[in-house]
Amino acid sequence: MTEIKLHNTLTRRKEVFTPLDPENVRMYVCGPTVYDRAHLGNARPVVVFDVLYRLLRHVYGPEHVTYARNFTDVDDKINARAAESGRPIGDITAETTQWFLDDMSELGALEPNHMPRATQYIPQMVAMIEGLIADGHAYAAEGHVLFRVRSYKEYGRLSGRSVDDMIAGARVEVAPYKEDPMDFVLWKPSSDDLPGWPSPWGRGRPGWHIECSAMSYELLGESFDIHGGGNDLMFPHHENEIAQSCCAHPSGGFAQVWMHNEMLQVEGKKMSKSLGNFFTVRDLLDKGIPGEVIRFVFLSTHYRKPMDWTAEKAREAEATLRKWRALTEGVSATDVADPVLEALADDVNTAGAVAELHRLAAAGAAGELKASAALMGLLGEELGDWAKAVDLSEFAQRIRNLRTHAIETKDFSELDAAKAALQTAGVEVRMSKDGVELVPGAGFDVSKLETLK
Ligand SMILES: Nc1ncnc2c1ncn2[C@@H]1O[C@H](COP(=O)(O)OP(=O)(O)OP(=O)(O)O)[C@@H](O)[C@H]1O
Ligand SMILES: [Zn+2]
Repeated sequence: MTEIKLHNTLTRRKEVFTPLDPENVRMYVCGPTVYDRAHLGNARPVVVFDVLYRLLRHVYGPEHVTYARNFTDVDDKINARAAESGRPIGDITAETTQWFLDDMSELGALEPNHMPRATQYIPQMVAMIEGLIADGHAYAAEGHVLFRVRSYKEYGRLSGRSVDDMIAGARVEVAPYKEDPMDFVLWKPSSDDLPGWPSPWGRGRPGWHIECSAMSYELLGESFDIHGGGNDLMFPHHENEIAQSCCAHPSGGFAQVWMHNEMLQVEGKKMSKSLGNFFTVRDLLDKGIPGEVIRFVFLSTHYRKPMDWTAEKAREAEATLRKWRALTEGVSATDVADPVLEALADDVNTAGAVAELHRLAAAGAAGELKASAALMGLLGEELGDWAKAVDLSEFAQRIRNLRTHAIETKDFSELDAAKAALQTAGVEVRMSKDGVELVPGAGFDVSKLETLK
């Protein structure tokens, strides 16, 4: 069996991956808060962990891997969006969730086995919070419940910081009902105009961190293999998840391996909604950049390195994919090439794997190229429509020239023949006094067009 090595944030080392149960390898990744279109940065963890999911399925068998990624559909940012837009919260979260699924599917990401919505796990969160209070790890005060950070000795291990350093560095909220400024919210009261659920502490709503602890426990158990997300979530979100889960289930080990992707940046800064320096995945797709090209650009950089999106990278990716698609057209996939598998098994080194794909293409090993690319979610049928669409500008120019010539000579035969040939290839020719427009129709056939060149 292929040996997989993964960089574990907890130990800061690359380690041989040994699943707790090879019959059921389990991974949890923090998903989006649903109130807006996903920006390109949000897509990076989706693509990165999609490749890891595919690798695990390849090595352990598709039915032996369980992948859960949540939707945070209760959050103050969502409430604020509803208030400013005058729309019901449920409409906003349902619409945004569907946008996310559509956009990520265009990037060739497989759907995780479980996609829990936080609002569907409120009773489980309440139960977990009750357990934490009973064991002295949390306390209720003024309708809030807070986690007592000093009650968990290992707090700070993931990010490698002491509690005192964290207090100094973080913008922790000081509140009269907190025993210690580091303590974080598990539950908070809701006024009548905000979403709320009944609880032993009154009508309220959960804090963000408890969601992932409760949902991963319900779906994957008290110990599972991999927990992932962007490195912006390491503190406080993941640190808090660990504290809650390990205190609620002391016999479990929670996540064995913690993996964090680096940020997609814009001029050296994290792309983020709060900085306003973002563009959405949908913006790029609408500009005609195929999802497969976006995916390829992501995979060309290792997940633990920061990266920028540039138009030049997109152009190169598109040219490469067009070449590889032509090379593998109609070819049956053989086995995944060993060097590609080895690169992916080496801490998901997608950049190394892409270099190996280039080598396979150069050697004309089309069957291996197709199989190896498929392991990375590339060159599949489902993403391929864009590559069949061809650039018709050359033909449009030819028609324009022929028309000028025909008007001068009063001989329309060449123009008519060229139009007829395009129509046979399924291209509609629209001519007006302003110009010429070529539109591929339902019967569009690229191979017929090739013969016209
Ligand atoms: N620029 C980025 N590069 C890579 N991953 C990112 C980036 N920004 C957010 N993420 C990741 O996207 C996922 C969804 O995060 P979340 O919904 O909290 O983002 P967000 O609140 O919309 O982001 P932000 O406000 O930071 O722009 C998380 O795993 C997070 O780490
Ligand atoms: Zn989370």
